[in-house]
Amino acid sequence: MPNSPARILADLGFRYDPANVYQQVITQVLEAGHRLNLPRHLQLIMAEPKSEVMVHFPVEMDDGSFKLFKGYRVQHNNILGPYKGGIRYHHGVSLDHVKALSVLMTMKCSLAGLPLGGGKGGVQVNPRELSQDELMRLTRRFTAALGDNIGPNHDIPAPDVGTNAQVMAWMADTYINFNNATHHGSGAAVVTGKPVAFGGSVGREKATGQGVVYVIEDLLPEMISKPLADTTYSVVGYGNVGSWTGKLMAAHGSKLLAVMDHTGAIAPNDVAEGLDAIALADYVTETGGVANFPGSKPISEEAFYTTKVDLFVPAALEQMIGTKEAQMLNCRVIAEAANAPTTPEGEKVLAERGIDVLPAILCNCGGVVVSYFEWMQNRQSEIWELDRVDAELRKHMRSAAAKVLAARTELDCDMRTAAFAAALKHVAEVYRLRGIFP
Ligand SMILES: NC(=O)C1=CN([C@@H]2O[C@H](COP(=O)(O)OP(=O)(O)OC[C@H]3O[C@@H](n4cnc5c(N)ncnc54)[C@H](O)[C@@H]3O)[C@@H](O)[C@H]2O)C=CC1
Ligand SMILES: O=C(O)CCC(=O)C(=O)O
Repeated sequence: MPNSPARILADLGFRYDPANVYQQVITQVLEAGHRLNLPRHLQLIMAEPKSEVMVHFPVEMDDGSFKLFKGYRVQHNNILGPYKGGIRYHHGVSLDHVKALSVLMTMKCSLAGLPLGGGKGGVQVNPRELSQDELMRLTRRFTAALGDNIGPNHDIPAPDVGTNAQVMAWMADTYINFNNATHHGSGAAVVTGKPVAFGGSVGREKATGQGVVYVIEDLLPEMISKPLADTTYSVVGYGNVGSWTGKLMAAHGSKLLAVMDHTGAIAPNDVAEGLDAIALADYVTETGGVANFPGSKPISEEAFYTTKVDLFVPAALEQMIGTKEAQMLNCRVIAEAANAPTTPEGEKVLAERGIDVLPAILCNCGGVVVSYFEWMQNRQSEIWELDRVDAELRKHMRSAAAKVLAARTELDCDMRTAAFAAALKHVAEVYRLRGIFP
C-alpha cells in the first residue's frame, strides 16, 4: 500500500525500530492520516520535521571547570503559525525524543484550534545536579546557541520536564539582550510560561493540569458512571502537571490512592482518607519528591501499578506504559497528562483489557492553549484576569474534545486515532486553502 505508514517511513529511509519513540508516534499519526485518505505528499510532509537544530555549547561550572552540553530544537511544522513547544532539561533527551514531542505539538496546536505550529527542544542534562547559577548559565548559553532559530514570530519555547518559569525568564532575558528587543515590545513574547511579574500569564502554571481536569470533568463521569466526588485515581509524576492535576482533582473530592515519581511510590496509610493531594504538592516543592510524605507508606512499583482505581493519570515521561504496566494497571480509564506515555504494545493490551485511553494531545493541550493566551497578551500589551483565562481555556478544551468525539464516530476508531485525525484534517485543509497542495 503506497500510503501505509510503514511504506511512507521506508521510502524516507527509516530503518524499522519498534522501540524508537519517534517511529511509534509518527506511525500513529500516519495511521490516522491513512484512515483519512490524506494524500501521500501530505503524509510525507508530516513524517519528518522541517528542521532539526542540534547545538553544542560550553558552560562554566561553579568550580571554574567547563562542561560541553548538547541541545536540540526541532521544528516540525509551521503551516498553522509559528513553531511552538516546550524545552526539556533531562539526561535522557535525544533527537528522537524531541522529534516525537515536536510532532505532538503540531497535532496538539491544530486540535486546540491555535494559530501555531509544532516544535520542541531540550538539553541533555540532569538539572537536579546543577546549582541555580549553573542552571542560569546553561540556559543563557543554550539560548545564545539557538540564536535566530527562536523568535516571537518564528519559534516560541515554553516549559516542559525539568524547566520552569525561572528558566523561561532567563531565556527571554538572554534573547532580549542579544536582539536588542524591549521587554514590552515583542521580546518577552519569545517564550511563554514566564513568571507573571515578567510577562507571564496568570493561569499558565496550572494550565496543563487544569486542561487535564476539564477533560476529566467533561468525559469521565459518564465513562465510569460515577461523579468525580466518588472517583479514585493514581498518578505517576508529581511535577507541574501531576501536582496541579492532583490539586484540582482534590477540589472535586476525588481520592488519590497512589503516587509514584523518580523518588519512589507511595500509598496512604489510611485508604479511606486517601493522600492529601494539596499537601503532597507543597511537600514535593520543598523536598523534590514524594518519598517519605507524612501519612503515607512506601510501596513497590508493582503495588503502585496494581492499585485499584477508577482513573490512572500518567504525568511523567514517554513510554512508561508498556506491555508489563498495561497488564498490571487496575483502572477503568487512563487520562494521558504526559506526552506519549503509552507504547503501541501497551495500548494493545489496554484495549484487550477494556481500559479506555483519553489521549495526550487532547488531555494536555491546556498548557499550550494558555501559552497562546500569554503570547497574545505580550503582543497586545494586555493583562488578562484568571477568570478570563480559565473561561477561554475551558472553551478550547471543550471544542477539542468535541472534535475528537466527532472524529471517533465518523471514523469508528479509538480516541487516539480520532484525535490525530481531527488534528490532521485541519492541517490538510490549511495546506489546501493556501494552495500549497491540492
Ligand atoms: N509543563 C507543561 O506545561 C506540559 C507538560 N507536558 C508533559 O507532562 C509531563 C510532565 O511534565 P512536567 O510536569 O512539566 O514535568 P516536571 O519536570 O515538572 O515533572 C516531571 C515528573 O516526572 C517524574 N519522573 C521523572 N522520571 C520518572 C520516572 N522514571 N518514574 C516516575 N516518575 C518520574 C518526576 O519525578 C516529576 O514528578 C511530560 O510528559 C511533559 O512533556 C505536556 C504538556 C504541557
Ligand atoms: O506551552 C507550550 O508552548 C508547550 C507546552 C508543551 O511543551 C507541551 O504541550 O508538550
